[in-house]
Amino acid sequence: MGLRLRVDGDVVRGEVTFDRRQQGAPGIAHGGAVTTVLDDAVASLLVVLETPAVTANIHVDFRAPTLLHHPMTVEARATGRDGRKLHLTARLLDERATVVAEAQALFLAVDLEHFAKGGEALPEAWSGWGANAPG
Ligand SMILES: CCCCCCCCCCCCCC(=O)SCCNC(=O)CCNC(=O)[C@H](O)C(C)(C)COP(=O)(O)OP(=O)(O)OC[C@H]1O[C@@H](n2cnc3c(N)ncnc32)[C@H](O)[C@@H]1OP(=O)(O)O
Repeated sequence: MGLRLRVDGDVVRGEVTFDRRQQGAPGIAHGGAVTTVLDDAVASLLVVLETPAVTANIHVDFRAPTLLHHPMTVEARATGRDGRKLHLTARLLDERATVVAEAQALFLAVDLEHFAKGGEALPEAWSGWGANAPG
């Protein structure tokens, strides 16, 4: 789907165009693919927040069909923090700036050790990111 995300101040913005690989109903992106984009966008806020965290839950409202082959934009921002709980939100908009889907996500800050459970080496760049972890 060629999702490209960038940090713009305290907001994450990006572009994505869904194609047949993400099709649900004919000509329309599958809701799971839309959710993946929204989850990825809010997860990218962790760079802004400098906090290792994982998705605890994500609620998505599908407002309009997300059409294949139409360039969409996504934007994500943090709305609040309560201890380990990070409240994050993202919107997917079509070329007319109509919101086609929006998400509210709860991320929970974790120690970097959480990611070691995957059994893979962690990126070197993450080593300095532990300062805001809960432990
Ligand atoms: C600096 C940056 C570093 C960069 C790192 C980049 C990482 C990139 C990674 C990219 C990732 C990309 C994104 C991905 O794909 S992340 C992949 C998908 N997500 C996961 O795999 C997470 C799996 N779940 C867990 O590991 C645990 O359940 C977690 C860690 C989430 C919580 O287990 P933990 O044992 O730690 O916490 P707790 O149970 O003591 O609960 C604590 C508090 O939280 C509240 N609560 C818990 N769950 C929920 C819920 N579902 N809804 C509402 N509330 C919930 C709970 O009531 C309690 O509240 P309170 O009673 O205190 O009020």
